[in-house]
Amino acid sequence: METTKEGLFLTLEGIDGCGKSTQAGRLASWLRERDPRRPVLWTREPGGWPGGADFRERILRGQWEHPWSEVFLFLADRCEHVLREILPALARGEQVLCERYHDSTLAYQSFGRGLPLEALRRFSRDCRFPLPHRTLLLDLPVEDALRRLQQREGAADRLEGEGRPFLERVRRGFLCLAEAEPERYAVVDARGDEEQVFARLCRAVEERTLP
Ligand SMILES: Nc1ncnc2c1ncn2[C@@H]1O[C@H](COP(=O)(O)OP(=O)(O)OP(=O)(O)O)[C@@H](O)[C@H]1O
Ligand SMILES: Cc1cn([C@H]2C[C@H](O)[C@@H](COP(=O)(O)O)O2)c(=O)[nH]c1=O
Repeated sequence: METTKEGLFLTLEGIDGCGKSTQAGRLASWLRERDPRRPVLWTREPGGWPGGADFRERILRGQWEHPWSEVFLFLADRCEHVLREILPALARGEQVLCERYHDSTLAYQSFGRGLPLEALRRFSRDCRFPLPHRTLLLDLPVEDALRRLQQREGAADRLEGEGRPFLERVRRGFLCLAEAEPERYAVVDARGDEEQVFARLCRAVEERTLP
């Protein structure tokens, strides 16, 4: 994967229930105010492209028995998302804030499901997915995340229903990826109230010189 020379590409990662969606809207507004000349594309995976909402439902609610089926669906979703949304926005010099991306595939499908990390990395290289400039990892103990998910309205999707040991592996996976790439990753403590977490996220963006 290569870093794009245009625009600013930020991703927000973490286990289910860590607070990504809650923080993403606030972060998008903050990015807009910080640099009003550069519009912000706030998007997410899976499904952040025209027609992607149905595809998202198929991925998250379908019954996929072969472990690679899930990978190929997430990758197909990313191919469309990158080509139709992310690359054009970056080429226009915009700021892209994406909830979940390549690192979710590594954390969930490799550390969570046990598929080989190198094969997943190779797909991303071969698909020429751009590398984020900064990946903000909202790190939360699984117990806290499960408590937050229980309080949230709406039925759990297939991956949210995987249970505690799965989410523990995914959390460890994210932390392991972050340790291997400290120049790209910022690990942000997601405990505490929304304001506290938001302040930490802003600091994590500001502590680096970004394009
Ligand atoms: N700092 C916080 N303290 C307490 N509750 C929070 C906090 N941040 C978010 N929540 C609540 O926790 C629940 C999960 O938050 P949110 O949907 O933002 O997480 P998420 O990471 O986007 O989850 P998912 O990946 O499953 O979509 C929501 O009900 C939200 O209101
Ligand atoms: C991109 C991507 C996502 N997932 C999983 C992670 C979550 O359980 C769901 C997405 O739901 P959210 O409410 O948007 O967090 O999909 C995955 O397993 N692999 C991926 O590449």
